[in-house]
Amino acid sequence: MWQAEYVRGRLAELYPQRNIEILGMTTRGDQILDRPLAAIGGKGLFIKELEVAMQNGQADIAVHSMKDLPMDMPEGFVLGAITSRENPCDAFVSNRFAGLNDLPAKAVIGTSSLRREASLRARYPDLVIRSLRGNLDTRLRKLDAGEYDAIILAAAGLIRLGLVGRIASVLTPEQSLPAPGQGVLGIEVPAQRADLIALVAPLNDPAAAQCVRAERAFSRALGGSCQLPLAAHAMLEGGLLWLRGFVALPDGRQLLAGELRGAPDDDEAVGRALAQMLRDQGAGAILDQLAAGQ
Ligand SMILES: NCc1[nH]cc(CCC(=O)O)c1CC(=O)O
Repeated sequence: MWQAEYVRGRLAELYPQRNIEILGMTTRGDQILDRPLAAIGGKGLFIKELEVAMQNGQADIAVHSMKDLPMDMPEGFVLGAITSRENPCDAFVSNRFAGLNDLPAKAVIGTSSLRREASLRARYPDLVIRSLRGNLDTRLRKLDAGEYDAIILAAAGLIRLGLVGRIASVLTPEQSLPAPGQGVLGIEVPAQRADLIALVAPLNDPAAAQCVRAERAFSRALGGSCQLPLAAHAMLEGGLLWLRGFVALPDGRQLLAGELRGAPDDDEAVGRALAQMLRDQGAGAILDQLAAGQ
């Protein structure tokens, strides 16, 4: 709802004469909270219901976290705009500890993200990882109830909801490499609606869009989905696009990471090239093991 309200506000500034309404919806991804996303599976867990609303004419556009969008947009819909990026990093949230490096062995960490789990297990093998789902309030309540010593959340969600005070420390990309698209919103529009595509175009942030395209191309080239422990994070630095990524097994015993710099205009090619680099280093064996385990 924050994300929809933010986009509504930006559009209202651009088009003060228009009446822009929010149609609040929940999706399967919001409703099924007792299982990890990877176990519910399926593409478009957070977007299908919104696309049906657009097809039925109940809604004109849909606002998503780019992180929740499947790597290939469904037939008939396009991303009209990719917004500027909020802090893309993961946040360490704890009432007792300042950061990952301060945790004692056997400390209990809450996360249901395969990416966070793999990266924690690879770098901090003494921690205990327990499942944690639900919206932000639910997750924070479970932390406060003492079920976990610390939890890992996207910094962006906490910042947007005015909960920045709950962040004990922002994790560096070395400690927890973010998910493709983390911290960025995508505006989905029916492909036929040239009028709406033109309307939302000013909300596109070209630099953020290049970074997210590189991250998503990397993920797409490795068959990325919420079942695959995969991270990708790009930034523009010194006129170049710098992309870092990894694929891993959830137990963290294999984690293959790499990085590549390229021209920002070659965003998707940089993403594909980094994926190929990891394949050359044996990522295929990780992907095969994951496929065999399902
Ligand atoms: N999968 C849930 C999800 N999708 C986007 C965000 C955070 C906001 C963002 O990344 O833009 C979150 C919550 C989290 O990971 O803590």
